[in-house]
Amino acid sequence: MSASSSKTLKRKKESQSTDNDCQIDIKQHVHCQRKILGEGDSWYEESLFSSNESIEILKQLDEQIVYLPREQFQFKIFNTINLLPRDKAFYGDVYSDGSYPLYRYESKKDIIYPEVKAWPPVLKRLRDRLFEITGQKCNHCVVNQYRDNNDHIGYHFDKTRDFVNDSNVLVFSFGGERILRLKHNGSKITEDIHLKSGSLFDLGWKSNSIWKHSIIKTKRSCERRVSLTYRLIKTILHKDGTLTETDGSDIIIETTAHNNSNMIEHETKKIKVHEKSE
Ligand SMILES: O=C(O)CCC(=O)C(=O)O
Ligand SMILES: [Fe+2]
Repeated sequence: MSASSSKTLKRKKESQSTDNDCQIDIKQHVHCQRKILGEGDSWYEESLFSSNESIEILKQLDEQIVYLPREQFQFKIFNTINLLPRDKAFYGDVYSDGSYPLYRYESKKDIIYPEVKAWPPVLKRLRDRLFEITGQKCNHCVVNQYRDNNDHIGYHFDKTRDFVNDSNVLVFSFGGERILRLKHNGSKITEDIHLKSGSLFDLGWKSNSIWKHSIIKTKRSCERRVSLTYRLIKTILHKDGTLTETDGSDIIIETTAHNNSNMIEHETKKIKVHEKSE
């Protein structure tokens, strides 16, 4: 081998090893973007979507989401009737026989929960995107709209009786920034997460059993925020009122080869996902 060709080979090897280092760096970078929270099974990723994408998603949400009247969720405190301090809507997998996943978010019995409506396109696309990001299939989404700084959700654990065991709660945020506060139920230590538009918060099963969470009221005025809380619900409510259980294996996810920027319009390919562990 001539000196010059051996030099070429050496350069190639150097450039290859740089590429590999670079890949490792990218991976570490991706990992670093996630802030680990709670019991270590929860995390926050700030910019899953660019600001332009987030504006477009918010626009689509405004066109496609129908919120239920706040009067529908009245509750009494010391004989005063209060309205829910946020707007709410429920969407998910509605089967051809009209059955749908039922999430009983209250501990009280004998509550009639609002009907779950079939996915509007923007929520379905984000649900499929979540599967690509986290590997969790979700069949249910609660949309919460916080119109201003007074709108909020008090401290609570998400009720898990209808969750597929060990599944996580996945929350996208769009619009104005709000603080999600985690509070350890024993020590009362708190962790604040400044939820940016286009971010994702993943609440793990263990964290949800030990840390309460709240979108706190704030004195400072802020822009309207819309959050999308996706869950994997095992309880299916049938038209005749009976309940059955799913392990999530019948959920159909549409995946697509894409990057973030073509999230709004893309080709889709239908696949059937059989087992959660796959
Ligand atoms: O809006 C949020 O980020 C949280 C909503 C929430 O905690 C819930 O719906 O249970
Ligand atoms: Fe919650």
